[in-house]
Amino acid sequence: MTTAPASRTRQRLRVRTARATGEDLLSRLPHPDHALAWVRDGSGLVGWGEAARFEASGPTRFADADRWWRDFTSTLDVQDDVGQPGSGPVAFVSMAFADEPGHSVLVVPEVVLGTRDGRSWTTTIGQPSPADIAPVRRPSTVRYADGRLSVTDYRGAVAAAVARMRDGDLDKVVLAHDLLAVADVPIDHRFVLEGLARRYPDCWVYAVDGLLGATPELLLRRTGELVDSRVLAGTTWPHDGMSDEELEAALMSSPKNLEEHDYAIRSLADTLKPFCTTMSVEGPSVLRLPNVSHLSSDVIGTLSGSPSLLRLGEALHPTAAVGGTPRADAIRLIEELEGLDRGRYAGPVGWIDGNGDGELGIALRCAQVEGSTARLYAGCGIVAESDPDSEVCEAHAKMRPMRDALEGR
Ligand SMILES: C=C(O[C@H]1C=CC=C(C(=O)O)[C@@H]1O)C(=O)O
Repeated sequence: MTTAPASRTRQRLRVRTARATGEDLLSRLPHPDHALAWVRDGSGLVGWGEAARFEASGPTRFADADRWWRDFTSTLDVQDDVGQPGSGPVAFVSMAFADEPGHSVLVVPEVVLGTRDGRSWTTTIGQPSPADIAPVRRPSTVRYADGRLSVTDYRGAVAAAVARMRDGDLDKVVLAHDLLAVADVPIDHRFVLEGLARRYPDCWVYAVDGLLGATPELLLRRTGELVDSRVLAGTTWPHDGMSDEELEAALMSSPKNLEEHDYAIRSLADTLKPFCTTMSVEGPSVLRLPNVSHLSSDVIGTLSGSPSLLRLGEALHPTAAVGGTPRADAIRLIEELEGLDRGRYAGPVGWIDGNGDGELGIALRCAQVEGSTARLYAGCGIVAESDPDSEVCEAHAKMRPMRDALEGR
């Protein structure tokens, strides 16, 4: 089902992009909530205000969003003095993981600030009023409670999935659970985003419609005819007094983790290949983050036609980094064993511009924030050799970025 776009989307809007002086993007967000962001190591986009919005759900959500964005951008009066990916009209995108339930959203801000390759710009869409920057607020306390799937039930779900895989029902499934965090004051999105950006410069820090996070995984970036992706699957985390080097050597030689990674790479590369004239895969190598290390591969391709990023995202989602193998069987098992509404966790998140270019990450290491409450999500790839206790520890390690950011650590 698709909901109607906001009434202002039918009006002819002025879009003006001009060069600007480079400044720290996240520190320019004026409001504590409704932040829009896609920033990695100081580069990217932030936005605020809402010039237009589109919501969709169901199996046609990507196609509906793509159509709406084409229609919307075709009506605009655009003057773009920068002419880079991300200048001109931009929508921040966050798609639901599942066909049902869940809603997907595209938000077109009134103001966008961008920085790329050392160049910065400002885009206005419509006629935004000037906004003063409100002081950033930090919570004094954050308390935690079980989410819809407690840690104990998560462990049970993983054990049940392992049994199914040992019976040969499927090869891999990614199971997640949630955790509720409650702060003593309404959560300031900027406080969380700044904490994530400071500690995770190798990740894409994002915010769309209250979904905040720092993902290390890029589903797909489209820049003209070039596409690239960073596929992650197979994880280790600091434990047992082992050094980072020992842990990473063990990860690179672990048949269980290499198998998990192989399913994820194959799901991405096999689906992307028909859209490309050339495609190469490099990896795996180890991506080291402060909380976990992942097996990581890069896929680079040249498109044969001009499919938009959203239509490519539709084909690729969900990869076996968040779904499983075979995909349809894994989705059914996720519904059966998780019993969790993932919302937009593990769905594509990022931005698109008026040329169909943009970046879509996978919404990992995130929380859905509403007022003083945040629902954190983390999941793990499960194969027949998985150990439920280890997967519980891994999910815990994956929640650390959001916990630390909420608590200001
Ligand atoms: C599903 C998540 O991570 C995925 C991405 C990287 C490594 C993963 C793993 O090793 O299980 C997961 O496939 C998550 O962080 O919630």
